Amino acid sequence: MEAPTASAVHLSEWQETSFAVTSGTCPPEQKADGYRAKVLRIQYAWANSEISQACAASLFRKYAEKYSAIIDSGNAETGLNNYAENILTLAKCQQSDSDKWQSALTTDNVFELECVRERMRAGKIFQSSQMAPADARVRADKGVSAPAAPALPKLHVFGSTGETELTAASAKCASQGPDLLGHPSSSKSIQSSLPPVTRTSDTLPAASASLSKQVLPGFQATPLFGSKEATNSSSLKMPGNCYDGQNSSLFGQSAVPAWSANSGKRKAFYSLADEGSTAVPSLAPCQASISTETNGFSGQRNRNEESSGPGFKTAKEQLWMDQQKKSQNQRAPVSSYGGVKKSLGAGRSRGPFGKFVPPVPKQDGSENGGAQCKPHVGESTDPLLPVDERLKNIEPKMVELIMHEIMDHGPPVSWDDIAGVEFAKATIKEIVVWPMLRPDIFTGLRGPPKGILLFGPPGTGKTLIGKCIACQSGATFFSISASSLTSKWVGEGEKMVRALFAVARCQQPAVIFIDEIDSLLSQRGEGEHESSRRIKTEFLVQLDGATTSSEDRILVVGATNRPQEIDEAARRRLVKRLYIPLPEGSARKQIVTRLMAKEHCSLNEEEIKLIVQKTDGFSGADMTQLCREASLGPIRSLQSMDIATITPEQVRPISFLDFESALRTVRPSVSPKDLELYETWNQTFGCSR
Ligand SMILES: Nc1ncnc2c1ncn2[C@@H]1O[C@H](COP(=O)(O)OP(=O)(O)OP(=O)(O)O)[C@@H](O)[C@H]1O
Ligand SMILES: [Mg+2]
Repeated sequence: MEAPTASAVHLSEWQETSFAVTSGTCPPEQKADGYRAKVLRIQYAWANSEISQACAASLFRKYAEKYSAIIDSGNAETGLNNYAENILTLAKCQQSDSDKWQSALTTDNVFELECVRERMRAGKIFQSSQMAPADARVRADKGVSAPAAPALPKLHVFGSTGETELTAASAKCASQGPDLLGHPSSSKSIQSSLPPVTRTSDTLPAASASLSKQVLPGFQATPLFGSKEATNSSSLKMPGNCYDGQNSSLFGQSAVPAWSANSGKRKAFYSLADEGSTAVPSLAPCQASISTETNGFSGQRNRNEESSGPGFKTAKEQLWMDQQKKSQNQRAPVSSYGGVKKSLGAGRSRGPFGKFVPPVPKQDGSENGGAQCKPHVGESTDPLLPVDERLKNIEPKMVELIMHEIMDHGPPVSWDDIAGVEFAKATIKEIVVWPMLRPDIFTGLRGPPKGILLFGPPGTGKTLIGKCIACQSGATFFSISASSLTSKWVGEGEKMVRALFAVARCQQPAVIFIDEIDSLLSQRGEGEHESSRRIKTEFLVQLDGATTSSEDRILVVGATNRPQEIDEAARRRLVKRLYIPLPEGSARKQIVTRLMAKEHCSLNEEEIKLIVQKTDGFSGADMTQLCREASLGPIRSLQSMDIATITPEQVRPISFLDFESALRTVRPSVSPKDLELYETWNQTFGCSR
């Protein structure tokens, strides 16, 4: 039996594809596949001179439009574009790499270039029978463009990165292509945001490469691929003359011999996707662009699966693959930690001092004769860190992050700033400050505990105590909010914990303060998320190491207002569990006195006493809020007219009346029932006398 000819095979394939795309039962991906196959067929036929240029262009447009309609459609039943958001997000990441690139081409300078003029003159001579463009423009930001004109001469542009050749008709594509496609927005956005088609020179057929060299000297050397330029260039040459039917191909008729031109067409067909946006005939860039748009047809596929793609990769599959790749690369410092700064320090803190402020120089001494604040180690130790043996398995970026974001740089807090809680303060001084100061005395059995838990109702000063320890202990202080570890660092949390302890070991003596420790060390349960379980396990391991090692001078201080939720294993390791209760009368008085001392206030001793009486059950944070509210009283009593003109001295002092009215709006935030829970837990597990 006689073997069927190539064209017979293609004809039957064409019929099959036609059946697929016209049948009502085909899923959209199969239809897209079918249209794409048709586009390839057209190119093949054109490359083999089986159909005319005009015919190819017209057919191409028809099927490219249908193809785009499926790819771009957001309808889940008929289209594939329900992933646009993700794709665009991915693409943005890709694009950022090329942000640094700046084109040397500007409207002003490019036509001044002698080489440009020379080429334009050459173009005019070369196509003397045709009209030269009156107004060709070069845009630095969008590549090169020119107004639409029939059969315009070639324009060679020499940028700083090399020589680029394009036809004016191609330039027309840049400005008109999306319109011609009939899908301007989607086509344009996807095209500009998707990662450009990559190409390696060894994948190019030799003839094609040489042909490209002939026609486009220097073009191959331009760093177009993998950068914004490539995308721009791709858009620049994309649809253009494949639609107008008047091919003014880059492969000018006289510039390339006949055999070469034909082979050029074929090469363009075979390597169109790989060629991307470079020297390919008119249809090829269109295809390259489609490859780019769909992101589901890699250049490799185009070469290997010219006969439509039985293994059509849906956008979702492609996205999934990309994400897998990305997650593999996630450990790369730049993507993981280099770009966006993530703050881990006490992110959920409440109250006016809830957030650590950016680095400020700390006090040299302390009011209570406590330890001198250790000078901040950021600058001094940064260069030393990478050489430390203990950090050799830790990613440098993580170390840097810990040094700069977790290590405390907050304003100084003294023991006097914390009202009441005398027992807790005394205990902390005993187990934190003194041993840090005199490690030679606190040895053996006197060795300090390595884990402390501060627990109590919200707003009682636990975080404040943490900050005070930071300043007074003289230790390197790391402050981290557990919730940020579990929420922000999903997947990286346990590495972060490991890095944190490793850095702390290098920075001894060190205090690691973990606010909201309950969210990190809550009871392990069935429905627990895998990542938080891993963080917890890692944390317990590290805590064990830090708390059992006699050499390490690392103290872990946890703070929580939900002590009952803490895992028993963690509880055991946090040996000193200190109850931070609601402030007593004397403490409330201290808070009011300290805060009012800074204000213009007319309160006398009696009135303060009354305020203290009326605020039974208020937490420290509630007291602060009450004072804030009262301090607004004098302003509220002003007429709105006065506020624009009155001087600060003319504002009347804060009076007892202001407190009385503030007490009508500020209520205690801790209920007696909650208090009972804390009391019970304290009696069971607490260390208070
Ligand atoms: N004992 C206190 N002395 C002085 N001010 C206090 C005291 N307790 C609380 N405050 C005030 O309340 C604010 C909030 O306190 P802090 O953040 O330390 O509470 P917390 O116990 O950590 O609360 P939470 O359990 O909700 O995290 C402090 O910034 C401070 O202004
Ligand atoms: Mg707190």
